[in-house]
Amino acid sequence: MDVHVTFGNKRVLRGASLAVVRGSLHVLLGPNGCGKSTLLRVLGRQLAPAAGSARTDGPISFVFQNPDHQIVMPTVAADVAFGLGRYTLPATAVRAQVAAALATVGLAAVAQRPTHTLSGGQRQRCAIAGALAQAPKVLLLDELTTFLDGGDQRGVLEAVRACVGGPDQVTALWVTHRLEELAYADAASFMDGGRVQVTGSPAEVAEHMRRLGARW
Ligand SMILES: Nc1ncnc2c1ncn2[C@@H]1O[C@H](COP(=O)(O)OP(=O)(O)OP(=O)(O)O)[C@@H](O)[C@H]1O
Repeated sequence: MDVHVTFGNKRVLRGASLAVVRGSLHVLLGPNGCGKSTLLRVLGRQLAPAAGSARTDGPISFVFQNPDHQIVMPTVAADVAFGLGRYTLPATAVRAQVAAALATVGLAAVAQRPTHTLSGGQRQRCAIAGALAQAPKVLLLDELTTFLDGGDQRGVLEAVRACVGGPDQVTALWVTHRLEELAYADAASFMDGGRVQVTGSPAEVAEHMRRLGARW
Protein backbone atom coordinates (compact mmCIF):
# COMPACT_ATOMS: atom_id res chain seq x y z
CA MET A 1 0.00 0.00 0.00
CA ASP A 2 1.21 3.48 -0.94
CA VAL A 3 4.59 2.09 -1.95
CA HIS A 4 7.42 4.46 -2.84
CA VAL A 5 10.71 3.37 -4.44
CA THR A 6 13.51 5.66 -5.56
CA PHE A 7 16.63 4.65 -7.49
CA GLY A 8 19.21 7.43 -7.11
CA ASN A 9 17.15 10.54 -7.73
CA LYS A 10 14.58 8.73 -9.89
CA ARG A 11 11.21 8.17 -8.24
CA VAL A 12 10.06 4.89 -9.78
CA LEU A 13 7.11 4.04 -7.52
CA ARG A 14 5.11 7.04 -6.31
CA GLY A 15 2.47 5.69 -4.00
CA ALA A 16 1.59 2.44 -5.77
CA SER A 17 -1.25 0.49 -4.15
CA LEU A 18 -2.47 -2.90 -5.29
CA ALA A 19 -4.80 -5.43 -3.68
CA VAL A 20 -4.95 -8.88 -5.24
CA VAL A 21 -7.67 -11.36 -4.27
CA ARG A 22 -6.28 -14.60 -2.86
CA GLY A 23 -6.67 -17.52 -5.28
CA SER A 24 -7.07 -15.29 -8.34
CA LEU A 25 -5.12 -14.54 -11.52
CA HIS A 26 -4.48 -10.79 -11.55
CA VAL A 27 -3.05 -9.15 -14.67
CA LEU A 28 -0.91 -6.01 -14.30
CA LEU A 29 -0.57 -3.88 -17.45
CA GLY A 30 1.25 -0.65 -18.13
CA PRO A 31 3.71 1.07 -20.45
CA ASN A 32 7.46 0.44 -20.49
CA GLY A 33 9.22 1.75 -17.44
CA CYS A 34 6.07 2.55 -15.41
CA GLY A 35 7.30 0.42 -12.52
CA LYS A 36 5.60 -2.96 -12.94
CA SER A 37 8.72 -5.07 -12.32
CA THR A 38 9.74 -2.85 -9.43
CA LEU A 39 6.34 -3.33 -7.79
CA LEU A 40 6.67 -7.10 -8.33
CA ARG A 41 10.07 -7.04 -6.59
CA VAL A 42 8.58 -5.18 -3.63
CA LEU A 43 5.70 -7.67 -3.43
CA GLY A 44 8.22 -10.52 -3.70
CA ARG A 45 10.21 -9.09 -0.79
CA GLN A 46 13.29 -8.59 -2.98
CA LEU A 47 13.22 -4.84 -2.58
CA ALA A 48 12.34 -2.80 0.49
CA PRO A 49 10.25 0.30 -0.30
CA ALA A 50 11.46 3.71 0.86
CA ALA A 51 7.95 4.34 2.17
CA GLY A 52 4.71 2.39 2.31
CA SER A 53 4.37 -1.31 2.96
CA ALA A 54 3.60 -4.57 1.20
CA ARG A 55 2.01 -7.70 2.59
CA THR A 56 2.22 -10.86 0.50
CA ASP A 57 1.28 -14.43 1.42
CA GLY A 58 4.24 -16.80 1.37
CA PRO A 59 5.97 -18.81 0.12
CA ILE A 60 6.43 -16.74 -3.03
CA SER A 61 7.85 -18.00 -6.35
CA PHE A 62 9.05 -15.79 -9.21
CA VAL A 63 9.13 -16.66 -12.91
CA PHE A 64 10.87 -14.28 -15.32
CA GLN A 65 10.80 -13.44 -19.01
CA ASN A 66 13.76 -15.61 -19.99
CA PRO A 67 13.35 -19.25 -18.89
CA ASP A 68 17.02 -19.88 -19.70
CA HIS A 69 17.85 -17.98 -16.52
CA GLN A 70 15.85 -20.50 -14.49
CA ILE A 71 16.30 -23.84 -16.25
CA VAL A 72 19.49 -25.41 -14.94
CA MET A 73 19.14 -29.19 -15.25
CA PRO A 74 19.46 -31.46 -18.31
CA THR A 75 15.95 -32.98 -18.23
CA VAL A 76 12.51 -31.54 -17.54
CA ALA A 77 11.80 -33.66 -14.43
CA ALA A 78 15.27 -33.05 -12.98
CA ASP A 79 14.86 -29.33 -13.50
CA VAL A 80 11.48 -29.19 -11.77
CA ALA A 81 12.93 -31.25 -8.89
CA PHE A 82 15.99 -29.02 -8.59
CA GLY A 83 14.51 -26.41 -6.25
CA LEU A 84 13.01 -29.07 -3.98
CA GLY A 85 16.38 -30.40 -2.83
CA ARG A 86 16.70 -27.74 -0.21
CA TYR A 87 13.63 -29.03 1.61
CA THR A 88 15.29 -32.47 2.00
CA LEU A 89 12.09 -34.24 1.04
CA PRO A 90 12.06 -38.03 0.61
CA ALA A 91 12.54 -39.10 -3.02
CA THR A 92 8.96 -40.37 -3.32
CA ALA A 93 7.60 -36.99 -2.23
CA VAL A 94 9.87 -35.17 -4.69
CA ARG A 95 8.67 -37.44 -7.51
CA ALA A 96 5.03 -36.86 -6.56
CA GLN A 97 5.43 -33.08 -6.42
CA VAL A 98 7.30 -33.00 -9.73
CA ALA A 99 4.68 -35.20 -11.41
CA ALA A 100 1.83 -33.05 -10.07
CA ALA A 101 3.49 -29.80 -11.19
CA LEU A 102 4.25 -31.18 -14.67
CA ALA A 103 0.66 -32.43 -15.02
CA THR A 104 -0.68 -29.02 -14.04
CA VAL A 105 1.33 -27.21 -16.72
CA GLY A 106 0.68 -29.90 -19.36
CA LEU A 107 4.22 -31.26 -19.58
CA ALA A 108 3.74 -34.75 -18.11
CA ALA A 109 4.44 -36.35 -21.50
CA VAL A 110 7.86 -34.71 -21.83
CA ALA A 111 9.09 -35.28 -18.26
CA GLN A 112 12.20 -37.15 -19.41
CA ARG A 113 12.99 -34.93 -22.39
CA PRO A 114 16.24 -32.91 -22.44
CA THR A 115 15.31 -29.32 -21.60
CA HIS A 116 17.23 -27.99 -24.61
CA THR A 117 14.77 -29.75 -26.96
CA LEU A 118 11.73 -27.84 -25.62
CA SER A 119 10.01 -25.01 -27.47
CA GLY A 120 10.07 -21.52 -25.96
CA GLY A 121 6.58 -21.99 -24.52
CA GLN A 122 7.43 -25.42 -23.11
CA ARG A 123 10.52 -23.93 -21.49
CA GLN A 124 8.37 -21.29 -19.82
CA ARG A 125 5.94 -23.99 -18.65
CA CYS A 126 8.90 -25.95 -17.28
CA ALA A 127 10.00 -22.86 -15.33
CA ILE A 128 6.42 -22.45 -14.03
CA ALA A 129 6.36 -26.12 -12.97
CA GLY A 130 9.63 -25.57 -11.10
CA ALA A 131 8.08 -22.63 -9.29
CA LEU A 132 4.84 -24.52 -8.61
CA ALA A 133 6.59 -27.63 -7.26
CA GLN A 134 7.83 -25.50 -4.38
CA ALA A 135 4.22 -25.15 -3.23
CA PRO A 136 4.01 -21.36 -3.35
CA LYS A 137 1.00 -19.39 -2.16
CA VAL A 138 1.88 -16.63 -4.61
CA LEU A 139 3.32 -16.78 -8.13
CA LEU A 140 4.88 -13.56 -9.44
CA LEU A 141 5.20 -13.79 -13.24
CA ASP A 142 7.05 -11.06 -15.13
CA GLU A 143 6.37 -10.80 -18.88
CA LEU A 144 6.59 -14.51 -19.65
CA THR A 145 5.05 -14.31 -23.12
CA THR A 146 6.91 -11.33 -24.62
CA PHE A 147 8.89 -13.50 -27.07
CA LEU A 148 6.32 -16.27 -27.62
CA ASP A 149 4.06 -16.81 -30.62
CA GLY A 150 0.28 -17.22 -30.24
CA GLY A 151 0.23 -20.98 -29.60
CA ASP A 152 2.99 -20.93 -27.00
CA GLN A 153 1.47 -17.80 -25.44
CA ARG A 154 -1.88 -19.54 -24.96
CA GLY A 155 -0.18 -22.67 -23.59
CA VAL A 156 1.68 -20.66 -20.96
CA LEU A 157 -1.43 -18.71 -19.95
CA GLU A 158 -3.46 -21.92 -19.67
CA ALA A 159 -0.69 -23.39 -17.51
CA VAL A 160 -0.83 -20.40 -15.17
CA ARG A 161 -4.63 -20.59 -15.05
CA ALA A 162 -4.31 -24.24 -14.02
CA CYS A 163 -1.95 -23.28 -11.16
CA VAL A 164 -4.32 -20.67 -9.70
CA GLY A 165 -6.89 -21.31 -6.97
CA GLY A 166 -7.30 -24.92 -5.91
CA PRO A 167 -7.18 -26.16 -2.31
CA ASP A 168 -4.06 -24.05 -1.61
CA GLN A 169 -5.69 -20.89 -3.00
CA VAL A 170 -2.62 -20.10 -5.12
CA THR A 171 -2.59 -16.49 -6.31
CA ALA A 172 -0.85 -15.32 -9.50
CA LEU A 173 0.17 -11.79 -10.42
CA TRP A 174 0.93 -11.66 -14.15
CA VAL A 175 2.77 -8.68 -15.62
CA THR A 176 2.35 -8.16 -19.35
CA HIS A 177 2.23 -5.71 -22.25
CA ARG A 178 -0.21 -7.85 -24.20
CA LEU A 179 -3.77 -6.61 -23.76
CA GLU A 180 -5.35 -9.76 -25.17
CA GLU A 181 -4.09 -11.62 -22.09
CA LEU A 182 -6.81 -9.90 -20.06
CA ALA A 183 -9.03 -12.71 -21.38
CA TYR A 184 -7.36 -15.07 -18.87
CA ALA A 185 -7.62 -12.74 -15.86
CA ASP A 186 -9.99 -12.73 -12.90
CA ALA A 187 -9.08 -9.09 -12.28
CA ALA A 188 -6.62 -6.56 -13.60
CA SER A 189 -4.81 -3.31 -12.93
CA PHE A 190 -3.31 -0.63 -15.13
CA MET A 191 -0.20 1.12 -13.93
CA ASP A 192 1.39 4.34 -15.15
CA GLY A 193 3.82 6.86 -13.72
CA GLY A 194 4.74 4.72 -10.73
CA ARG A 195 1.14 4.35 -9.52
CA VAL A 196 -1.66 1.87 -10.05
CA GLN A 197 -4.17 3.99 -11.94
CA VAL A 198 -7.09 1.59 -12.04
CA THR A 199 -8.03 -1.84 -10.69
CA GLY A 200 -11.16 -3.69 -11.71
CA SER A 201 -12.59 -6.47 -13.81
CA PRO A 202 -10.73 -7.28 -17.04
CA ALA A 203 -13.52 -5.54 -18.98
CA GLU A 204 -13.26 -2.38 -16.85
CA VAL A 205 -9.49 -2.22 -17.24
CA ALA A 206 -9.77 -2.89 -20.99
CA GLU A 207 -12.29 -0.07 -21.28
CA HIS A 208 -10.00 2.28 -19.34
CA MET A 209 -7.14 1.41 -21.70
CA ARG A 210 -9.33 1.84 -24.78
CA ARG A 211 -10.17 5.34 -23.57
CA LEU A 212 -6.41 5.98 -23.33
CA GLY A 213 -6.08 4.90 -26.95
CA ALA A 214 -4.61 1.43 -26.49
CA ARG A 215 -4.98 -0.73 -29.61
CA TRP A 216 -6.13 -4.36 -29.56
N1 LIG B 1 17.98 -1.16 -10.02
C1 LIG B 1 17.64 -0.08 -10.69
N2 LIG B 1 18.43 1.04 -10.69
C2 LIG B 1 18.08 2.15 -11.36
N3 LIG B 1 16.94 2.28 -12.07
C3 LIG B 1 16.13 1.22 -12.13
C4 LIG B 1 16.42 -0.01 -11.45
N4 LIG B 1 15.42 -0.88 -11.67
C5 LIG B 1 14.53 -0.23 -12.47
N5 LIG B 1 14.96 1.02 -12.73
C6 LIG B 1 14.24 2.03 -13.54
O1 LIG B 1 12.97 2.17 -12.97
C7 LIG B 1 11.98 2.37 -13.98
C8 LIG B 1 10.89 1.34 -13.83
O2 LIG B 1 11.43 0.05 -14.15
P1 LIG B 1 10.55 -1.27 -14.14
O3 LIG B 1 11.43 -2.35 -14.66
O4 LIG B 1 9.92 -1.44 -12.81
O5 LIG B 1 9.43 -0.89 -15.21
P2 LIG B 1 8.44 -1.83 -16.00
O6 LIG B 1 7.11 -1.18 -15.97
O7 LIG B 1 8.54 -3.22 -15.49
O8 LIG B 1 9.05 -1.73 -17.46
P3 LIG B 1 9.06 -2.80 -18.65
O9 LIG B 1 7.65 -2.98 -19.06
O10 LIG B 1 9.88 -2.11 -19.71
O11 LIG B 1 9.70 -4.05 -18.12
C9 LIG B 1 12.72 2.30 -15.31
O12 LIG B 1 12.98 3.60 -15.75
C10 LIG B 1 14.00 1.58 -14.96
O13 LIG B 1 15.05 1.99 -15.82
